[in-house]
Amino acid sequence: MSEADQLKALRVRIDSLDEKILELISERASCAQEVARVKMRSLAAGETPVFYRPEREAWVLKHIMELNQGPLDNEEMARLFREIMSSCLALEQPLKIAYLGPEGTFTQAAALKHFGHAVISRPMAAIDEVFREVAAGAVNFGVVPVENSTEGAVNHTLDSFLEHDMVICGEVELRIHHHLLVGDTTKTDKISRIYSHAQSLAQCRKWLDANYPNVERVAVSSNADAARRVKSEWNSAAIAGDMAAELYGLSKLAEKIEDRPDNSTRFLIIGSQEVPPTGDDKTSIIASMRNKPGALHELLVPFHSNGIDLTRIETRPSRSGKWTYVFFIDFVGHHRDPLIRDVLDRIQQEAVALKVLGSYPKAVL
Ligand SMILES: O=C(O)C(=O)C[C@]1(C(=O)O)C=C[C@@H](O)C=C1
Repeated sequence: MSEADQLKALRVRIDSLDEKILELISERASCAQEVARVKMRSLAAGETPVFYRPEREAWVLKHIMELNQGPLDNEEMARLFREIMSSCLALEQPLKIAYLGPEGTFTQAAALKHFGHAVISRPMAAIDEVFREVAAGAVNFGVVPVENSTEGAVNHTLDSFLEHDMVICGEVELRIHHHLLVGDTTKTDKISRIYSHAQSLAQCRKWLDANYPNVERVAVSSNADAARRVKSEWNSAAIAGDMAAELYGLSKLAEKIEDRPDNSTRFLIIGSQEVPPTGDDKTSIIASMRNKPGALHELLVPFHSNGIDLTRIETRPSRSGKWTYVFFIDFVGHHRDPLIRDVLDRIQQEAVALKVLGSYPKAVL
């Protein structure tokens, strides 16, 4: 068979497969609509329906990854199903998501990775504004960065949890690749200023020291803001990611310039919805202890004696007294698990205050 004939035959097969996929996706979408009707019908008086079910979504994605036999890899396949589910949910209820903006930030990329593209996403100017927008009920969920593998905690986010009553409903992890971006009019041999967010400048410190040691580094409110500035300045460059490069039509003078190749940021999904256990969950708590020797030890012992895996511990000034601290702790398990309930009860007896911020499925994608 000639190459043209082979291609023709393969494309006929692809067309027929696409028709089947179309039919199946439409059938799935109709099922989701029916799910919405069932949820509406079974409401008690005064109850609002819960359309978004993170625990179910985590299960669906994991199930797909378990079944997948290639040639597409698990992540790619789950990403496709992520988008199908996002569109199905939008038929039930289009979710409104606030994120740390402006458009083109890594937080927006994290929001889309977690919820898919069929959501209404609203950029906010500051982390605290994301919290306030969620608290006011103007959006269903918010997305905020909480820690970076190179630079550590995002303190604005931790401090916002002390001020707002918020439930953590999920987490997303994003590999962060930074590029040195320039515009069409940039004179690349005359760059005298590099804009980026302070965290991104820090994540590329060694690369900048080696390649642009004498160029001024200017910290701005976000990488997207950095990219926007560069558009109109012939002597400056920005450090930002792919989304910002695309949004502002910038090109990459150097790619993947982060000092650590595994540079990742973890984001949290905040809202008001409690998420039931999936069997593979994490819990986040804030505990404040009496200001006495051994307080941290007392806080950690119940975890150790019950073999509970701590994934993170962070300390912040408590704001209620000088030299008093609160501990942000993440661990494996759900606060409804009997073992975890036991640990929390023991901590409660020793702590001045204990707040469970939420239990949520471990990031799948
Ligand atoms: O199972 C549900 O509760 C659904 O609403 C269906 C569905 C899906 O498309 O699979 C859609 C949205 C939810 O977040 C979870 C799953």
